[in-house]
Amino acid sequence: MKITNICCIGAGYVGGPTMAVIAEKCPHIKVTVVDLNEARIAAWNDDDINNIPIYEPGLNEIVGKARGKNLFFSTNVDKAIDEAELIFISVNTPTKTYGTGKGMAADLKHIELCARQIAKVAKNDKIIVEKSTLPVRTAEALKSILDNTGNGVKFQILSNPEFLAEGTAVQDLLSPDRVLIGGETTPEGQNAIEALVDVYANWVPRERILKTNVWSSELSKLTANAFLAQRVSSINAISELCEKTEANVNEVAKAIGMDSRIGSKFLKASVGFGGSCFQKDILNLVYISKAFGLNEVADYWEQVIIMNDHQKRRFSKNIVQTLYNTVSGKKITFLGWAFKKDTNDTRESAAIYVADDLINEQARIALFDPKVEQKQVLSDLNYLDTRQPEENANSITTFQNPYEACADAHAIAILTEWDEFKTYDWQKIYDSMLKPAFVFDGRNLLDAEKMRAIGFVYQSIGS
Ligand SMILES: NC(=O)C1=CN([C@@H]2O[C@H](COP(=O)(O)OP(=O)(O)OC[C@H]3O[C@@H](n4cnc5c(N)ncnc54)[C@H](O)[C@@H]3O)[C@@H](O)[C@H]2O)C=CC1
Ligand SMILES: O=C(O)[C@H]1O[C@H](OP(=O)(O)OP(=O)(O)OC[C@H]2O[C@@H](n3ccc(=O)[nH]c3=O)[C@H](O)[C@@H]2O)[C@H](O)[C@@H](O)[C@@H]1O
Repeated sequence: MKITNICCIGAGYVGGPTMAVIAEKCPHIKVTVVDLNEARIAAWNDDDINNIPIYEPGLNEIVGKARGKNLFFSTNVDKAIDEAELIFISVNTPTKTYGTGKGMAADLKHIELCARQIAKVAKNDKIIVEKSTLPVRTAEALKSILDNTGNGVKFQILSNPEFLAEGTAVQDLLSPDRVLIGGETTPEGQNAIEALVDVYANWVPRERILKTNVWSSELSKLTANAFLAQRVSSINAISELCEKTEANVNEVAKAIGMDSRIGSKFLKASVGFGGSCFQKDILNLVYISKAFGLNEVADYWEQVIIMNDHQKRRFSKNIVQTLYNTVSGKKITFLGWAFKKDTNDTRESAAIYVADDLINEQARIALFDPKVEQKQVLSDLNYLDTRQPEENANSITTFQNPYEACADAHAIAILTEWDEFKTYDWQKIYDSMLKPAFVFDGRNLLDAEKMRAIGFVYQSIGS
């Protein structure tokens, strides 16, 4: 089967960039990305390509090239479903906030709604692709919904998890380490897999396209994120030990990373990992393990989250302790709010939790992030529901200029590793601050020696 028409439900951080790259690399395929969120679709269609809703290096060029030719963004979900031979489901699957599994399990309500919508609209056979990250065996539930419509339409369900990282999404999509496709072992399942392989093979070498059964594919996605997050928690655990022993975590990371069995990537100690997925996917893994009675397995993975929470909390605690045990009324400047550099995504960013702790201690927070605005910052804080929204609004102020944000501050906390922070005139910043001028570098971004030579009391993670 040759695919000529693709629909993607969900125009978010995954759906948008993924479909833009498919459209660019497959000019013979019409790709329509649909979403219920009208404002988001309007932003994807904005005449000014710089206003698309997601900031990713290189994304606006790719969208700009394909949009209106074979890449379309629309709120007409039914029409796009009806026309497509292959439908990606790329909707959000957050941690449940209610009922059984609250705070642990993945909330699959959006997934189920998509399945029901497809079942209602489809008039001919279709391939349904799980692009969202899902608990292992979700395809079973999807199949049950889709196969019980009684309209004779046949569906094949594939799992094709996405491994892109934000900030490098375009590069990751153009040159993925691997593309994973899981499907049924029946001839129909294998045909569906081959149809999707043929789409990716337009730019991904075939030897990097991995075919498995559905369950392996679903579970591999959760496992990959768990392993990645575990490395960060592991090095962060060691960072605390370094601080007690005069070892330096950067040196330790380098020393162990040169062992080819360990490898050098993902060993950067930090204020804690953030992002919409690591925590959610590990909690999901823990929940599934517990559901199967595998308590030791669950406890093992839960420790990754416990360590990460500890790392965020001890960062804020250290700021308070170092500032003579009180930050009440003190101006503390945050550089960075996004959960990592080169993205405007702030979901689960460590900065949110550090700010929450410091506001509890009555600090006044000034913030500069090159891509995040006050509205988003307040929405992140209000989501925690720690205090009244007005109190959050009175406690944190976003600046457009980093130097203004830092002037008269007691301390600066670096929460995101934006490259531009390294290029600032730190002498000028030092001169404008109250003394002693403290810098808490949650990303080990700056040169400790240079900072101390200027006069800063400079503290980083793990040294
Ligand atoms: N953000 C990331 O870097 C990665 C995310 N993932 C996974 O991909 C999935 C999507 O993540 P994001 O793109 O970050 O989420 P997102 O929240 O940015 O986008 C999801 C979109 O789906 C839309 N939506 C929800 N229900 C809908 C429905 N019934 N009909 C039409 N549209 C609907 C929402 O309005 C939203 O715009 C999640 O399962 C996530 O775990 C996987 C790899 C990377
Ligand atoms: O499923 C997902 O959503 C994605 O989750 C992560 O991607 P992402 O969260 O976008 O970004 P990462 O580069 O993994 O960083 C996650 C967090 O860990 C932190 N981190 C990362 C690496 C490191 O060495 N140290 C460290 O503190 C980052 O600052 C960030 O807060 C995975 O890397 C992707 O493969 C996956 O597709």
